[in-house]
Amino acid sequence: MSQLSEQSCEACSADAPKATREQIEAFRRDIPDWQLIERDGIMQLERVFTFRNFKQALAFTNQVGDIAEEAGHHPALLTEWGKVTVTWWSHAIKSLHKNDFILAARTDEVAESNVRAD
Ligand SMILES: C[C@H](O)[C@H](O)[C@H]1CNC2=NC(N)=NC(=O)C2=N1
Repeated sequence: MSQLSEQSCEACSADAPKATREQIEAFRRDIPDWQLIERDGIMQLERVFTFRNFKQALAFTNQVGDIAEEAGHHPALLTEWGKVTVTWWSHAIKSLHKNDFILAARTDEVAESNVRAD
């Protein structure tokens, strides 16, 4: 289990600190399968998870929804046949916050407990 996933999320407000370039590089070592992307000028973390069918993809989507609700921090989720794209960023700061890395690590743990196609 990665240490990052065990850390607590902070309430994310407009004045919350954006992750620095150094922090991003350090946090990413715990979540090597996530892509660092920029969309509409906003840095985001994204990973595609593959499954054997739509039902399993939907079940995973709901599990990720549960950890998001628990933490009060929410991803974009695109559920397709055999595939879920999970994208984390912090809306309040239009950037990446430590919370996004914590939730990405927890998403990996949820994925590990599922039967996946990859
Ligand atoms: C009030 C509530 O905690 C905030 O609106 C939270 C909800 N979930 C959130 N999720 C994400 N990803 N970014 C946010 O800024 C955010 N804000």
